[in-house]
Amino acid sequence: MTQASVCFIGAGNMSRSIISGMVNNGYDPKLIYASNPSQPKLDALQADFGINTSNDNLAVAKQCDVIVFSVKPQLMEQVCNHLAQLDLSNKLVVTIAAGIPAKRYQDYLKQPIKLIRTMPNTPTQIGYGMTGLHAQDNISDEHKQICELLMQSGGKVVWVEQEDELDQVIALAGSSPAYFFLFIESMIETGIKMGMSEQQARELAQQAALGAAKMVIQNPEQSLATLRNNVTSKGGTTAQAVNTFEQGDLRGLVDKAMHNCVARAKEMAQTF
Ligand SMILES: NC(=O)C1=CN([C@@H]2O[C@H](COP(=O)(O)OP(=O)(O)OC[C@H]3O[C@@H](n4cnc5c(N)ncnc54)[C@H](OP(=O)(O)O)[C@@H]3O)[C@@H](O)[C@H]2O)C=CC1
Ligand SMILES: O=C(O)[C@@H]1CCC=N1
Repeated sequence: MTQASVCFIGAGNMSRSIISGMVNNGYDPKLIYASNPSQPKLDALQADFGINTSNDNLAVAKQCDVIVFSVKPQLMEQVCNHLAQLDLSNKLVVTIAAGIPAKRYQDYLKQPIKLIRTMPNTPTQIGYGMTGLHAQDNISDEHKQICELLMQSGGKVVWVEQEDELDQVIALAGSSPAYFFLFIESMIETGIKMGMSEQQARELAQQAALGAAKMVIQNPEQSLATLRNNVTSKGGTTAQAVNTFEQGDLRGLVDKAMHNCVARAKEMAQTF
């Protein structure tokens, strides 16, 4: 499939993650543009990936087939309003912002648009991303394929039928790298308190996390409970640790955290 020209409006963490995935996967950097008000992130993107950069959202959006909105949700209205003067009828609009519903973009851009909402995550940067996608009814298969190509460069993609399922994607994949980072961070802190060097504690915890994630992926026929039980010798050390988590209601806490994550996405949908 021919590669489309793509501009990223906002050159922060997530744009960098997606651009990195695209370029590492063979996307022509000459077809990628990023626009940002401040210069350092643009310079780094240009140096690292050889893409085009600009401080002018309007100029890059005018030039490209695909516009990816990648600013914080609270800035979306202002950024879209500025681009409303462009004729977007032949362009695909993609957004990665949490919360903001598809219909709001049409209001902000003041014209009918072809929009795909996506919810990626930062591991996209290293090819292990997970992105949820939702297309409005007016999106062609070609546009779906174009968007899929962008997001697949950084990992896996899943299409959801209903737009509000993207909120669940946020709780399970968009935000969840932070949950795992917090867990590993806590383990490292305790490892240090127990007398390990930070480097040693990190190496032990990160390798255990990687091994555990790979075991989950490579054993789809085994339940998580089985994998857990295989580590947990009766009367042994793991049982003590796992019981501590269960008594502290880790599951309840995870449930509460994920529901709060979804609730915030819904609140953002009302706010921005
Ligand atoms: N981080 C994540 O894990 C994920 C984030 N998202 C979504 O991605 C979006 C971006 O998040 P993230 O990358 O983390 O945020 P960042 O703050 O890292 O990036 C946002 C970028 O937008 C730039 N910006 C500010 N004003 C403008 C403007 N007027 N025109 C163009 N660019 C502008 C900022 O520039 P400057 O710093 O110079 O002000 C910054 O570089 C959000 O909507 C978020 O919901 C989705 C999935 C995962
Ligand atoms: O925290 C946020 O709002 C964004 C969306 C998912 C990950 N980061």
